[in-house]
Amino acid sequence: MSVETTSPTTNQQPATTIHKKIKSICCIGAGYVGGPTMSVIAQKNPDIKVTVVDLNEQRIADWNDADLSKLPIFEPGLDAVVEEARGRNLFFSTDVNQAIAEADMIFISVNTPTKTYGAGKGMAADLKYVELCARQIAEVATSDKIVVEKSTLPVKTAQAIKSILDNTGNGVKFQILSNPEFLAEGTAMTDLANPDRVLIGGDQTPEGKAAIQSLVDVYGAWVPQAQIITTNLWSSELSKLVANAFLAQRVSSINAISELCEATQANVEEVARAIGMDSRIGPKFLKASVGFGGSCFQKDILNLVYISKSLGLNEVADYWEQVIIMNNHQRDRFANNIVSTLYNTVSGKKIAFLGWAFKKDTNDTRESAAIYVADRLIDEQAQIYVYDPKVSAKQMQADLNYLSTRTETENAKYLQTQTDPYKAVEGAHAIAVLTEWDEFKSYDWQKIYDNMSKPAFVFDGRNVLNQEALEAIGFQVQSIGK
Ligand SMILES: NC(=O)C1=CN([C@@H]2O[C@H](COP(=O)(O)OP(=O)(O)OC[C@H]3O[C@@H](n4cnc5c(N)ncnc54)[C@H](O)[C@@H]3O)[C@@H](O)[C@H]2O)C=CC1
Ligand SMILES: O=C(O)[C@H]1O[C@H](OP(=O)(O)OP(=O)(O)OC[C@H]2O[C@@H](n3ccc(=O)[nH]c3=O)[C@H](O)[C@@H]2O)[C@H](O)[C@@H](O)[C@@H]1O
Repeated sequence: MSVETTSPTTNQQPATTIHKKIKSICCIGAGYVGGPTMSVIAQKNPDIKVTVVDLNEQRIADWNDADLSKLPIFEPGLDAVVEEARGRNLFFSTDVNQAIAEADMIFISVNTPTKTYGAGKGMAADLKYVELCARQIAEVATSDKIVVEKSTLPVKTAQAIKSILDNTGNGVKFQILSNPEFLAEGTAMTDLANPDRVLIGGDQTPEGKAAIQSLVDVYGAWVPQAQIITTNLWSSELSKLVANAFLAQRVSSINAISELCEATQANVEEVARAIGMDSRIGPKFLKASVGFGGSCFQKDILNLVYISKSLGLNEVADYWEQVIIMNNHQRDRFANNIVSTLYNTVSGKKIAFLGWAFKKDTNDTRESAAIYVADRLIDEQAQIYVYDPKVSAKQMQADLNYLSTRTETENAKYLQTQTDPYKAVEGAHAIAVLTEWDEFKSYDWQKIYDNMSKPAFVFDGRNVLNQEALEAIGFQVQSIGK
């Protein structure tokens, strides 16, 4: 492994820092983060060999599929980057041990879901997959490694990883870095190409700073130095949870105001515009909706709440927990409004869902509001017909079954999937928009109206449709916060 001396960066690394030039990277976890992130690192660093590994054989086979439309993740622009780098310096493999052995830098990008058992059940992050990675690295490594936490982790996790790695007794030296990922799904490729910032935390020792600098160089291939922030490990780990908590808090804040708007004839879009033009508040992330979904907002806030409670910081915990409470309320409120508007019964009625993904331009459905709204309406014996341009029928059933509210057979009876949106809405008593897919705006709404039961209701959970135009056709439209 070569050792080079580089000049200082804007991150105030001492000029004498001696750090490794990275030649081989391994990323454990070929999911929504590992796949796109490593594809971009490989694209921008053709001289670094990047191997993404996963235990899931099907996932790896899909990443290697010659047909790029079969990649396991749908992200606009991902196929082009994979096509450019795959086979050149980007590889997908199930041989975790070999990739670990070869690499001088190892990213851990495995899932960190909310615990479903034991202490912290329903709140704390389940770190078993991360720990397994650390143990595997400890077992396999025969040369010094920089281990990078890419997964979102509770503050202080690096201490546990360090303890596992430092107790192997085989003399291999490890440096642990925290490099949380801030990409959002649906825009992952542009977020990765032009990140607001890259955050790297590490030990503030000479060895720690050298490891930080090695990773700064990897990102430095395309990210301006001023946007690469370096901190200590704990600030970096905590910043990731805090960033998600602040973002989710904005959505819950505007959603709380949407209910107030509905009660007062104010319009939440006008309010969002009015407050967003205050440069201290800013215009982004103020879109009222049926509630936030996605794999991370809820999980990361629950984790923050759990950490705060564990430290005896009950007021801090309660403050952040309210963001989740508000989000659950927004979803329930949307479903309950459908029931009450449809004359207090949806039993046997056909409700068409436009959208199932948790946001547009992704096939990810984790924690999507659609799942919870469907579950609530099925409790009332509604027949749900879903159209989503990117989500499979199998995935929708799996999402509903995951809630364990009723048997799989019963769920299948109440939830149907349609691959043609016009079929999904045919004969429906109501349409509910659950995802803001652009194509919904350009449908032939007159044709849809003509084929629905009357009165024809539309519940726009994303405020994407032209309410006035729909009302002119004859629809009875309810939007969020209007
Ligand atoms: N999805 C997102 O947009 C973002 C996620 N994150 C964080 O990144 C982490 C990963 O998230 P996703 O990529 O969405 O998860 P994911 O579930 O899509 O991917 C994780 C992958 O890790 C694999 N895996 C688990 N244990 C393994 C092991 N021991 N060896 C090899 N492979 C293993 C799984 O098979 C799975 O394919 C989480 O901590 C998440 O909070 C951070 C920013 C954005
Ligand atoms: O850690 C993570 O997983 C990621 O979580 C979010 O990204 P993501 O969940 O992919 O998507 P967002 O754009 O943040 O949307 C989250 C949810 O909030 C909803 N939302 C967002 C913005 C808004 O104004 N209103 C609103 O309802 C979206 O529809 C979606 O359901 C963060 O934006 C990323 O920075 C972070 O890396």
